[in-house]
Amino acid sequence: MERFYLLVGHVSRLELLVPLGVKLVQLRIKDQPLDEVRRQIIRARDFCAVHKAQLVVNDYWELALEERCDFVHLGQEDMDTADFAALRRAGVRFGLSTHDEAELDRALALQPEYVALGPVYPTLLKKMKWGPQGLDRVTEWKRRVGDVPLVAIGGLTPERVPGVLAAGADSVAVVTDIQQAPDPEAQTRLWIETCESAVE
Ligand SMILES: Cc1ncc(COP(=O)(O)OP(=O)(O)O)c(N)n1
Ligand SMILES: Cc1nc(C(=O)O)sc1CCOP(=O)(O)O
Ligand SMILES: [Mg+2]
Repeated sequence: MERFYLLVGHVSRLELLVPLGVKLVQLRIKDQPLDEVRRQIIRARDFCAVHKAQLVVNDYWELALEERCDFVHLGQEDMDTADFAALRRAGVRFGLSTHDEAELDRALALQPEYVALGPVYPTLLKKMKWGPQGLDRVTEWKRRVGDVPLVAIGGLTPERVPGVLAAGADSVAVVTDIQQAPDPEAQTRLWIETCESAVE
């Protein structure tokens, strides 16, 4: 699995950053009308195809199916309504969020493409009912998931990446550190270099 996993909130951000060498990118749109979400998904799908990047559609699994996208990310609440049989029939792969043991059991039973654990560090992005999981928890999760790729998310920065990978994560996901950076392009390059040079 790709080590660097970028999450963006708008397709224009994806179009700015993917050409820098991002190979795994999630379109995580919140609070937009459905037709606007669909427009952005189509744009992101076509752009990622040209740049040979893997697009992951967050939350909107029905739109992903309708627009022939091949990868979605679902949280535990998203999983309540998702039609996994339909996703499987269409060959749409899915990654799943987990925060505790019960959620991990539920996720693994669905044979996801990856399992995400978060928040590893405190996150500014959204209010969460879980405190920071910490690096020992990353190691424990990797032991539990075995060969299923583990994505670490929450409060990550380039400085924290080597420790998170050493703890057992296969991939590191980021929103704020790049979204809020004074120079998002330079910060994306730094993430790419850091992920390429980090030793597991
Ligand atoms: C890689 C990755 N991990 C976790 C999440 C969070 O998903 P979810 O809990 O459904 O929360 P929202 O992102 O939908 O607010 C994610 N999107 N990606
Ligand atoms: C969207 C999201 N999901 C999380 C989880 O734990 O499931 S943590 C998180 C926020 C990640 O963003 P940042 O890099 O800004 O902290
Ligand atoms: Mg979600």
